Amino acid sequence: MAASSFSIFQPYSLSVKPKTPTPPNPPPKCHSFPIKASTHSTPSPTPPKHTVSKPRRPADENIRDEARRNNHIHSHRFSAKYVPFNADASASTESYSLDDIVYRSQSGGLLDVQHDMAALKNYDGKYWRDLFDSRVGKTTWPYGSGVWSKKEWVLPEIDSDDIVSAFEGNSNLFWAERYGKQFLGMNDLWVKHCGISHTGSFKDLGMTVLVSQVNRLRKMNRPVVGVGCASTGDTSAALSAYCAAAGIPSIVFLPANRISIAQLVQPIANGAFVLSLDTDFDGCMRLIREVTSELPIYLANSLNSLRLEGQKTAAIEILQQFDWQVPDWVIVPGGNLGNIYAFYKGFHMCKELGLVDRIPRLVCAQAANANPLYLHFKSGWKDFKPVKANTTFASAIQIGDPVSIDRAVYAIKKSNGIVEEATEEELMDAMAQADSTGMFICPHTGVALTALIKLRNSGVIGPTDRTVVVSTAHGLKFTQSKTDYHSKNIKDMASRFANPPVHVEADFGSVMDVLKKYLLSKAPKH
Ligand SMILES: Cc1ncc(COP(=O)(O)O)c(C=O)c1O
Ligand SMILES: N[C@@H](CCOP(=O)(O)O)C(=O)O
Repeated sequence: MAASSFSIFQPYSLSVKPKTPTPPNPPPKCHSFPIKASTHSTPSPTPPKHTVSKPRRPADENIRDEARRNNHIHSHRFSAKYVPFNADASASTESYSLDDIVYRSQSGGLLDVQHDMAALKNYDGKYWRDLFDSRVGKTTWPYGSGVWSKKEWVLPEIDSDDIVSAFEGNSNLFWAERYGKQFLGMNDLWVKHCGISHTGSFKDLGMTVLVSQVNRLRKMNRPVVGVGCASTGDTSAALSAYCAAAGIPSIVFLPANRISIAQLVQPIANGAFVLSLDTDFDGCMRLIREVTSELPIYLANSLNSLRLEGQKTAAIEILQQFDWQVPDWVIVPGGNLGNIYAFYKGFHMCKELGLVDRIPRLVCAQAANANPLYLHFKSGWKDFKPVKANTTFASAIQIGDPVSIDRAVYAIKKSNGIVEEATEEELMDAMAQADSTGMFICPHTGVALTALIKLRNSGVIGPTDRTVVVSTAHGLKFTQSKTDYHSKNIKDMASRFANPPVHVEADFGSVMDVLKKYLLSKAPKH
């Protein structure tokens, strides 16, 4: 059906009228945790009580009911609004409520969620560290989520009752002991497993925020009939799962034959309306932007800056997992380039609010077959040119015209960062080597590991530098590429670390022969 003939919905117009921001709410009379209600001086709050157990909720009450019952103690002391990304604050008065449906500034630029930092600064770094630490691993709604445990920094004004969460986040920060020592001579190498998550990628972190806000907008009778995205497979999986949990229709635009079967089946299983389009991701992205400006479909891609508010919590979580010590490097695979900025923003907020005293250097890693940011970086940040993205095993980052290019450039510059690239052979070899040390990573993480290998070999990253590689999706979504690699089925690739199964006759003698040979090859050499 052509968009113009679509008439069953109410007229749908995007709000682009600048508004004066709502002033922050006054401090509350009572709190869910003990703090001094002063907006003028830094309070010295008593840390949240870790040891006092709360009474068990009544048997007929669930955790959402319990949060509702306690709602009166969760006052809205903090606020946030959309502002043009990287605008000169003294020159721009443009801003929007987060309840507006708006994705771009008046000039057509990106937006950013700006928090009332003055209100947040009323509490010192120790206060925030203690508060966030006190919520880890709990089931209290919604703080059991690694995203919503930082609610004041994410969507401060949303009612906990409107939140749609799968208790995402709190993902494993894995000490890559053997990989680091054996392949890189490093003893402080870590992998942040953001893909060990509800739908198997870091997208859950942003999607819980976006779908929660949509849930709120629908309760406010705002014109949002469904939520849509273009996707290389992970955004669509997260969107469809969170929408399904909330009973909200989801629509996903996928580039036909360019995503893994596991990723394709996720939105299908979750009941999304799936359009398979004969174009690449960039073509899908152009279409969803056009469609969402005509129809009451809310845009769920990271062009929508709400998503990045959730994704930034992975950075805060890394600091928290290191007891608020700052790593030297964080390496993030980049495609549409929202996530690298989200990491920067999370780290930067922690510094600005006094939780840490510096931020790590960021590395954005791209597939050489889809490397517009890398080329831009190598040109010394001369004119940015989108590229035609070629096929890559890192299919979720096969993106040539990233919507968040300006955000990524900002993040790299502000963090004294670096952009690296990985060829197909490099990323597949890195993935296979990492898997051989007990991981089971996705090809995008292979891209990030390749960047690390290159920076170690050139001496930019030192052997004792504390380094975090962000693993963005679960390896189980990409079993076909692993199977092809280990079967040595990939044209023009040596598959040096392939470990194919050995076919053996099913008799004792044959099995013994093969095993003896294997054990001899593995026996320690004296
Ligand atoms: C698994 C995976 N890794 C990395 C990325 C890159 O993230 P971003 O688009 O925010 O750069 C994506 C999506 O683009 C992804 O799905
Ligand atoms: N890898 C992404 C591409 C779209 O990125 P987004 O963060 O802008 O939604 C995907 O999985 O679709």
